[in-house]
Amino acid sequence: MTSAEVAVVGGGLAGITAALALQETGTRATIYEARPRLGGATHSFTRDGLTVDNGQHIFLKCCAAYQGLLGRLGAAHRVRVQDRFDVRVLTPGGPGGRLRRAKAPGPLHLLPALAGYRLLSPADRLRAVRASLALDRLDPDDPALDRSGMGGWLAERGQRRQARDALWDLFVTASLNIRLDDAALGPAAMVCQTALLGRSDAADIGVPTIPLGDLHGTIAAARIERGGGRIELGAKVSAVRPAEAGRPELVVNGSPVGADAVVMAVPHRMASSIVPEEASPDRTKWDGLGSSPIVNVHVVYDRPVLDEPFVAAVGSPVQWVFDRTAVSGLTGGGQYLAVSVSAADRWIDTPTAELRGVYLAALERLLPAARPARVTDFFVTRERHATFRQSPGSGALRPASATRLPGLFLAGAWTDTGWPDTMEGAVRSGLTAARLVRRHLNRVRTDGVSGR
Ligand SMILES: Cc1cc2nc3c(=O)[nH]c(=O)nc-3n(C[C@H](O)[C@H](O)[C@H](O)COP(=O)(O)OP(=O)(O)OC[C@H]3O[C@@H](n4cnc5c(N)ncnc54)[C@H](O)[C@@H]3O)c2cc1C
Repeated sequence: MTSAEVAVVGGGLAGITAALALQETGTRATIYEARPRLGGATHSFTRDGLTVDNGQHIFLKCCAAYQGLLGRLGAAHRVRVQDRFDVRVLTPGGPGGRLRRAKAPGPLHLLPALAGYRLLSPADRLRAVRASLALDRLDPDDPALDRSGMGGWLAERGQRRQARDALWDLFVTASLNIRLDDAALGPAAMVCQTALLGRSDAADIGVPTIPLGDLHGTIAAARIERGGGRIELGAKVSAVRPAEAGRPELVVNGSPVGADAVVMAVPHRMASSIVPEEASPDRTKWDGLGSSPIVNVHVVYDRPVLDEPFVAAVGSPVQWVFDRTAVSGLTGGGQYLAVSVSAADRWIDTPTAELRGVYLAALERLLPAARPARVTDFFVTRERHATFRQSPGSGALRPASATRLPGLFLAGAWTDTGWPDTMEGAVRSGLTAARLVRRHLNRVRTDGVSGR
């Protein structure tokens, strides 16, 4: 280890990644996390013997940086990845459809999936192929795409309501946490190009097989501490400012703490008030990124009602349903389902009793086996600030990692990672910040300067 001390503020996936990447190259890092645990937006709690995640998290096989983090944590075997993209799509009272990729090189792998997708008419399937080809020609980094909407772009390319709802919205809402009609074209195009039109296995879905609190909390903490890193929990940082000799200084629980470099890996809402104006003159604009909520509706049945690990739904308030029975530790023959509802503005303030009425009825319409089943538990988790709002214009508000204050770097899924606000984006941001910190420390060491 070098004698340099790096402070990482925020113990979500971005902060965890930055700390691990630094210590792997011999730089000591201390994580200052306001909450009593690591994991940030991914965490778990217990309720009547069940271990519950705050919200179902999935990743795609193309999320290489996130899977790299799992490897670093020695936890790559704690997730299950489909051997090929395969999603059953339910509709209320109807036969539904299935999207299953072929084992052909991309993007040909999608043709049989679309050809057999019964929720679209043959004409809509053909139009969807044409729109996919047009989408593949876009440059997601073009600033004009950040200013345009995905829904309008698809409508202009002949994508009718049914195709937008039953095909495009299914993926865009889940990956960007914003309805298709409100989503910026740039990140939506990036996700579709990478996941659906890229390598044939890119969209294969991965799901943790242990609670998030273990995967990103206790396992990550043990790994960081084993590597010589320090973790300060309950450590709230209220300011960062330049101090002597160009070293940044933090205020942690009211007391000053010096560091050779700082990675600020807190959500944009906090970063805008902690980062000083001289570091990021644009910082007040970050608040314009806003928030988009996710609601998870948790239902425990007295018997199995779903025979797949997860399904999607269209034409229903249900979007995706996951079987949480094994992960939660439920025993006794019942089944625990989590309904994950992205872009949940409509539901975030709805009372639990009302959600119970809406979602139990919706599940019964989708899952015939749920009709005679008894509900033994029902509860709701709400994440009002699950991600920033990935609407037109949001890309221009995302800052790069480097700031104007030497030694202060930004990280977090909301920064300019080229990815949506996801676990993959968070991990990428942590890797970038760690790389810039190392470069900064090398410069200080060799030149004695405190430049960025
Ligand atoms: C319900 C839900 C479902 C989601 N589903 C998916 C999914 O399926 N797939 C996917 O890829 N992504 C999903 N996401 C998004 C994903 O969780 C986030 O993009 C990612 O975890 C963000 O990581 P982060 O490290 O950037 O930020 P955070 O996880 O927000 O970490 C920031 C940390 O900073 C700490 N902090 C804040 N202020 C201070 C302070 N003043 N001092 C010290 N510490 C502070 C916070 O306590 C927090 O621990 C979901 C999010 C939610 C909420």
